Amino acid sequence: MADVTATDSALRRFLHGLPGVDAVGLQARAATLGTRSIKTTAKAYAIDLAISMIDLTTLEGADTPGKVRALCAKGINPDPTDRTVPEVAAICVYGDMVATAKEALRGSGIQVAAVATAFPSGRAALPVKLADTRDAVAAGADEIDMVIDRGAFLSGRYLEVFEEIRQVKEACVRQDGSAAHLKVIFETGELQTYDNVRRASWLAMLAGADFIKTSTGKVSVNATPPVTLVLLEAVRDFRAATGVQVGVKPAGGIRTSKDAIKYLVMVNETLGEEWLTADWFRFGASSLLNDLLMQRQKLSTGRYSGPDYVTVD
Ligand SMILES: O=C[C@H](O)COP(=O)(O)O
Repeated sequence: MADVTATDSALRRFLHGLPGVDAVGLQARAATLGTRSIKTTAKAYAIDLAISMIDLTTLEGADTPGKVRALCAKGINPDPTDRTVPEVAAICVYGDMVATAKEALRGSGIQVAAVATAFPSGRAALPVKLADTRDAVAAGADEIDMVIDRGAFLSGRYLEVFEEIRQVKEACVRQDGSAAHLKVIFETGELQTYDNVRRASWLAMLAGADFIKTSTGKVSVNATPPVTLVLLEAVRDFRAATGVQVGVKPAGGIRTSKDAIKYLVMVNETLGEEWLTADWFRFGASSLLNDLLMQRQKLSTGRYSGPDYVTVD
């Protein structure tokens, strides 16, 4: 693929030359995939897979080290009565909680993800965003979840957004040369059109995103199946064009096992098994784990447990 990022106008030409999204067709496809019936063994498999793909998240101003430690314990051992439940993929926190989470997760395979770049608004000068990223990486973050500047994107200042992502990616590099994985959040609820979501996906991937992510969970419209389908199709087409595989993370408002399984069906049908692992697909969610645990219990015992079975967040 020619270097479409050489100038502002080349990048704009490329992004506006992407095929337009047929909104009606997209919504119909997402709805059809959502009606697939997944039962018994397949459901048990899907529930455990979904648990293993969760970025278990706490992003509150009132977060404390104690709350983060409790969340880490839950991520390592989601159901203390059943050691067969898998651990989650990551614990997602604000940058100042990274060291606490890192310490609490020592010995587990769980990653620490830190939101950065003036999350959730993304409104800060670039040097501040880079410092935010470097701080989280220095504290031990394995993954950085950055938000793009939606103001710049919606104004058509694509090269500025590209450059911001590229520099944040550089800031993810550790002293030993290894790098934290970069997830780029679009805040799709603010991007107005599916065409914009497709353009943002390509822009982020061209700039080096390891993952593309729908939402911060902090605005009224978060992940939806159609928007996630746009991201899934974008990573499929990007790999076909470049050979580079990028992961996808819907986030915000995903609370039920039923919804999580719908997303897994979409991944399977759009991208196939290669993306059906925590390396390439994540759920950003604060309370989904509780529902998955309840459904898991129901499948194995035939009944729901009492209200004290899951911890209430
Ligand atoms: O990235 C994750 C979101 O912030 C969590 O959103 P949620 O509380 O709606 O699950």
